[in-house]
Order: sequence, then C-alpha cells, then structure tokens
Amino acid sequence: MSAGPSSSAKIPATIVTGFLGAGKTTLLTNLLTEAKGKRIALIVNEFGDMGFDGSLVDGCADPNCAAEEVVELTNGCICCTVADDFLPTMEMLISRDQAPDHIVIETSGLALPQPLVRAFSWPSVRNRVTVDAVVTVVDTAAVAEGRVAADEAAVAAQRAADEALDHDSPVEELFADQLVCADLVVLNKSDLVDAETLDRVRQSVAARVRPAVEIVAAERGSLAADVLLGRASASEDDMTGRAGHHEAHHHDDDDDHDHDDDHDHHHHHHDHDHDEFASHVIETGVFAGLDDIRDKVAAAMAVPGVLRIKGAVAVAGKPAPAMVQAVGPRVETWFARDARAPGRLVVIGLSGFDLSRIEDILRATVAA
Ligand SMILES: Nc1nc2c(ncn2[C@@H]2O[C@H](COP(=O)(O)OP(=O)(O)OP(=O)(O)O)[C@@H](O)[C@H]2O)c(=O)[nH]1
Repeated sequence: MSAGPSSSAKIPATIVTGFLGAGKTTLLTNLLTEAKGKRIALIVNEFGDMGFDGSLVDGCADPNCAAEEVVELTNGCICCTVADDFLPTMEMLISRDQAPDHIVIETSGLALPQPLVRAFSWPSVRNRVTVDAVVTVVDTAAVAEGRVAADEAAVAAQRAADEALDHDSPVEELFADQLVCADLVVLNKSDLVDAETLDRVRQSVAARVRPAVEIVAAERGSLAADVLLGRASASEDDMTGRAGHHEAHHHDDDDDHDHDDDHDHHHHHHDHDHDEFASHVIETGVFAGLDDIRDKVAAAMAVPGVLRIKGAVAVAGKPAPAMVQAVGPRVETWFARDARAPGRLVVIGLSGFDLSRIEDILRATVAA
C-alpha cells in the first residue's frame, strides 16, 4: 500500500524487530553505513544495551554512519510505555527544526510490534510520521533447527529480567506475532545454512506471514538501504491481519480499547505476573548518596532469586532523583535530569524470593 499524496510529507519510520541474537544490531549497523546522506534518528530499546549501545553510539563517531542521534527508551517494554516514553520521544524528534529524514526503531523482539505500530495513530504523531515497514529479523539457522533464537536461554533471561514484559505466552507465540506483523522478513544468517535448508525455512516463514509480504535472505544483515527503507507500507493504516496472540489475549476483555486510552494502557491491561517470576514494588525513603544506593541495591541483588532492581529514589540534599538499574552484579545509578516521582524500586525475581529481607535492606534509609 502506498502512502497517499497527503502523507508524502510524513517522516517514514522503520520498526526492526527480532529476538536477541537474530542480527538486528548487525543489520542496523550495516544500514547506517549504507544510508549515508540520510539523516536517520535511531530509537533503541533499553535491552539494545546488550551489545547495541556501545557499538552503535561509537559507530556514530564514524563519518560513514548516518545516525544523527540515538535515543534510548528508558523501559524495555514499548507496549507498556507508549504514552510515557515512546510518544514523547517521537514528539521531540518531529518538533526539531531539522526533523530526521527517517526514523529507525529497534525493539527487543520481546516487546511486540503491534502496540507500537498502533501508537502511530496517536494524534500528535499520525500526521507527521508513518510506519515505513515492520522489518522482522529471523535467525535462519536457529529456525532451521526448530528454535526461535540461537540462544533461547538468553532470550528467556532477557525476558525474565524485565518486569514490564509479558511472561505468559510461550516464546513461539512472540515469534508468530513478530512474523504476522511484518512487512518485510529478513532471513538472516543465511550463510549458516545450505540452499535447501534456506528454502525450507523460507517456505515455513511464508506460511506464517500475511499475503504478499516480502522475504529476503541476508548474510550479516547486509541489504541495500533501499531494500530496507522507503517501503511506504503505512502499516498503521493496515492493521488487518496483523493482530498477534498477545493482543488477542489482552483484548478479550476490552473490546472497546483504542488509542484514546493508551495513556492508561499499562494500568489496566498488562498483568505481567507469572508463576515463575514475581515483581514487587518497594517504597523507599531517602538514601544518603549514590554509594549508599549502590551498596544497598547490591546487597539486595545478592538475595537468592533476585534478577533485577530498577526505579528512582530520593537522595539527601539532592533535588533530582537518582535512577537505579541493577542487573546481575552491575548496579548503575545516575541523577535524572527530569524530576520523576522518586521513592520506588521494583524488584524482579524468581517466585519465592525473600521479599522481607530485601525490604529490610532497601528501606534502611536516612529518613522515611
Ligand atoms: N554467521 C552469521 N553470524 C551473524 C550474522 N548476523 C549476525 N551474526 C552474528 O550473530 C550475533 C548476534 O548478532 P547481533 O547483531 O548482535 O544480533 P541481535 O542480538 O539481534 O542484536 P541486539 O539484540 O540488538 O543485541 C553476533 O555475534 C553477530 O556477529 C549472519 O548473517 N551470519
């Protein structure tokens, strides 16, 4: 479907999805080199961190790299933060004097593309931006072996580490959702399979995408920029047939849902609890300083079963809240530029972790 004349002035936005390890970073790095001359704004999901950020932001020092700027979303689940995080980012980009020529959004593959595409119907965005294409990157070698990703355990861990993600549906359903929402499927890592296997994977993928969706094979994500960009799919106007499992599930009890209530989206839709995982919000007091936060959060992370701690807390004598992100042994703290309501930490872990012990550690602050 081509964008009509009235929409020709819209900024095209490409959504790239695919599981960890499929080759999104490789594909985007290649694209940003290919697309020089275009001003591209890149929006990456937090989980892009696991390999993206460093390499790509550094890559932007490269004069060959077309990325004008890299914007990082603060939460791993776009579908839960469309109103709070994604839309303000888009509004910021399109209100620039020099708006980008193209916007590329990389998602983790765990936050599904459907709610993101729907967000382009939001009033402040719909007249200025259109979804050029949803590009789904597939690990051909993994799929040939009956898996969705080369390292499914890593995908599971990535998912477990973010309380904002849906933990209910099997990972195969997320894969099906990525495929059904695609305007273009890239069968990446084609170098790892023989021609016959590639053909078999192509056929099985073709059976799982919408009619007429293009499927291209790639090695190291190497595709010409005009294969990836300029597809004018206007995906946001073409949601028919794209609905995934995840959405069908969440919409069962809310048929009237539309973008008007996206502001409340995560309050009434997503129940991210799962038997295997638990997340709890702990109200915290005022910490003595960043070292104090790091020590206490590290102690809480050491409690068996804890996978992740994140949030914003108050620090004595500081007007700005300190942001906290802890995954594994790494605890990061920094002062936020904008004043978010501090005083809450979300603790995510395997069900049954010792919450009261963690509360004792994290609540031992200088003031209540
Ligand atoms: N053999 C082979 N390896 C590839 C190909 N594309 C990517 N890789 C490798 O696969 C690994 C994962 O690639 P990334 O580009 O980091 O994939 P990604 O995990 O989707 O990206 P992020 O989730 O953003 O980190 C890296 O070691 C790449 O070098 C390919 O076409 N063939």
